[in-house]
Amino acid sequence: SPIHHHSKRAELESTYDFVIVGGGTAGLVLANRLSEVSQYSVLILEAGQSPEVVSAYSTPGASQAVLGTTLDWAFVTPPQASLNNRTITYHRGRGVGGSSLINGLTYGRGSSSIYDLWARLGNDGWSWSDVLPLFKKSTSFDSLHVAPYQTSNSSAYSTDGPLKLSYPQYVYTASTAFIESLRAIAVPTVTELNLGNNIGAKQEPLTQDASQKRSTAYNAYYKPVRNRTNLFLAANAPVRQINFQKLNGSVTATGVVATDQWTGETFNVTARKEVILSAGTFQSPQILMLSGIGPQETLDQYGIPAYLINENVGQHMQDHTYFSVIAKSQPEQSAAQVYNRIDLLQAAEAEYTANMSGPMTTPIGPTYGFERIPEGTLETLDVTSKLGNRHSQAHIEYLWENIYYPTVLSDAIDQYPPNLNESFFSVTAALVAPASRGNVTLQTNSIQDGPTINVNYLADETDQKMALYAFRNLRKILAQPKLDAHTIGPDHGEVVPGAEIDDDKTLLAYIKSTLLPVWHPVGTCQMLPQEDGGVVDSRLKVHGVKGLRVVDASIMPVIPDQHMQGPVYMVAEKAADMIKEDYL
Ligand SMILES: Cc1cc2nc3c(=O)[nH]c(=O)nc-3n(C[C@H](O)[C@H](O)[C@H](O)COP(=O)(O)OP(=O)(O)OC[C@H]3O[C@@H](n4cnc5c(N)ncnc54)[C@H](O)[C@@H]3O)c2cc1C
Repeated sequence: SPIHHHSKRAELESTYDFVIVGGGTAGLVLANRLSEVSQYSVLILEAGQSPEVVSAYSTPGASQAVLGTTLDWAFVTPPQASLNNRTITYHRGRGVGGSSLINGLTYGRGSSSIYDLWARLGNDGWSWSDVLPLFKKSTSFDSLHVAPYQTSNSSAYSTDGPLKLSYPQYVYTASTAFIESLRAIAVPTVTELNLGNNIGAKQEPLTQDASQKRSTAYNAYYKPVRNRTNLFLAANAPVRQINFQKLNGSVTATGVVATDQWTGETFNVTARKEVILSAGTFQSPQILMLSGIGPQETLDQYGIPAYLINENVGQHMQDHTYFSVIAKSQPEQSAAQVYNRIDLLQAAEAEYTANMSGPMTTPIGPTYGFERIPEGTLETLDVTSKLGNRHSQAHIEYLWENIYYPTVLSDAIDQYPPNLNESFFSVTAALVAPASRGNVTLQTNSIQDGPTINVNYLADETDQKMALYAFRNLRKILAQPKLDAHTIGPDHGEVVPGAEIDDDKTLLAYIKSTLLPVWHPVGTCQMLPQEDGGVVDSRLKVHGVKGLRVVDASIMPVIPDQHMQGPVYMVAEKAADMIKEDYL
C-alpha cells in the first residue's frame, strides 16, 4: 500500500514527541516539516483512509464527483433560521490529505491588509511581510500558459515549493470573455494576485501540476517523505479525546485516545512534547469540547468533566457564501452536457486517461475576479459600521462556472429545469468580507457523531445588502456584449432566477434559497487574546494549557478575501517554524 498505515495497535509505539490529530491539509505540512528533524518522532492520527481508495480525487474535472464518497464527511447542518430553515450539506475532506483532496483546486492568498490586521490584533509575526515568505515556500509554479490571462509573476513562488500550481489546458472562451466583462464593474484585469494586492481578475492558478493532476497535501507533502523512519501514520484512527494532567492548577496535554477502526480497539498514545490539533474548523473545536475545554454550558449539557472553561471554543465562525445567475449557453462554452450525458462524460474521461487533456483537466470554476467596493459606495449601501477595518481588501469575488450551478436548487422558487440536452454556465458572486458569524457546538458527547454546524449566513443585514449589490453586478457582467455573445435566448441567456425576479425582496428570497458555502470556514479556535474572543495565542498554543496547539484553518482571526487552502498551507508552514524554534 502506498500508505504506511498501521493495521494493528501493537505496531504503534506508545509514545511520540509530536502527536498530530488529523492528517489533512495542515496536518501533513506539519508532519513533513517536523520529521525533517531526525531526533523528533512524529505520529499522525487520521480518521479517514488513503485517498487512493477514490483515485479520481487527482482528476481536476472530477472534483464534483468525489463529493459524497468516502473522502467526504458530508456533514448536514440543522435548519438555519437565517435561510428560512434550510439545511445545508457541508462537505469536508476525510482521508490522508483532508480537504485538499476534494476542494475546487483554486489557489489564492488574499490582501496584505488582512494579515497586517491579524498582527495588529495582537499577533506578532503574522503581518504580510512575515507570512509572504511562507506562502512562497509552500508553492512552486509549473508554467503552462495556453490561454489569455493565465499569467503569473515568478517572484510570488519558490522554485521547489512542494505544492504545485498550474493552469488547465482546456479553456472556455466564455471564461476569457468573463474576465474582460468584469471591467464594466471596474474590476481590472491583472497578471498576478498572489503578491498582496488581491484586487482584479485573471484565470485562477490551480493546485494541479503541468501534467494536469491535482496537487494535494498528500502527494506534495506526505508521499515524498513517507519512508522517513521517524514519521508514522495511522489511518482509520479517529481521535476521541485529548488526555490532560492537572498539576498545581496547571493543565498539560499528555496524549490522546483514538480508535483503531481496523480492529475496533481503543488505544492511548502519549506525546512527549506536544499534541497538535489539525482536525479542521469543525472538528478541532469538537475534540477540544469532548476533552473538557470549551463553553461551560456545553460541557455541563453533555456531562463532560471540565479542564478549562473557554467560552470562545467553536464560536466566531466566519465563512464565505455564494450564489449565481445561470445562463443558457452555446454548447462549446459549457461542461454541463459533459457531466450530464454519459456518452460525453465517458469520452472526456477516456481523453483524460489517454492524453491528460480535454474537459477533465479543469475544475468547474477556473476563473475569478475580486472587487474592492469604493468607500462612497460602502457608505451608500450603509454597511461601513460592520466592516470595521476591512476597507482595503476585496469585498466581493466573482466567478465563472462552466455548469448549471448550484446544481441543486431549492423548490422555493420556480425554476428552469436543467434540460440534459442544453448547455449552461453560471456567473457567481461570493461575499468575501462577511459580517455574519456562525458557530460549532456538540450534537452528542461522542466523536462518532459530527459536530453541530450553524453557518448563520446572511444573519447580519450587512451581508444581505452586500448580496443584493453583488447580485445586480452579476446581471451587469452577463449583459456585456463579449459574454452575452456566448449565451442563447432572451435576457442575456438568463434562466435562473429569471429576469422577472428583480425587486429586493424576491431577489433576497432567491439568494437565501439557493446560496451555498464556498467551503471556507475559519475562526472557531481563533488566534486572539482570550478576552478578545481567542482560543490560541500567536504561537498557536491553546490558552491556559501546556503541550497543546491548534494548527489549521480554525485559528484564523479574520477571514482572508481569497480561497482558503493557500492560507492554510501558510499557517502550517509558519507553525512548523515556530515549533522548531521552541524545541531546537
Ligand atoms: C468541497 C470543498 C471545496 C473547496 N474548494 C476550495 C478551493 O477551490 N480553493 C481553496 O483554496 N480552498 C477550498 N476549500 C477549502 C480548503 O480545502 C480548506 O480550507 C483546507 O483544506 C482546510 O485545511 P485544514 O487543515 O484546516 O482541514 P482539513 O484539510 O479538512 O483536514 C482535517 C483532517 O482532520 C481529520 N479529522 C477530523 N476529525 C478527526 C479526528 N477526530 N481524528 C483524526 N482525524 C480527524 C479529517 O478527516 C481531515 O483529514 C474547499 C473545501 C471543500 C470541502
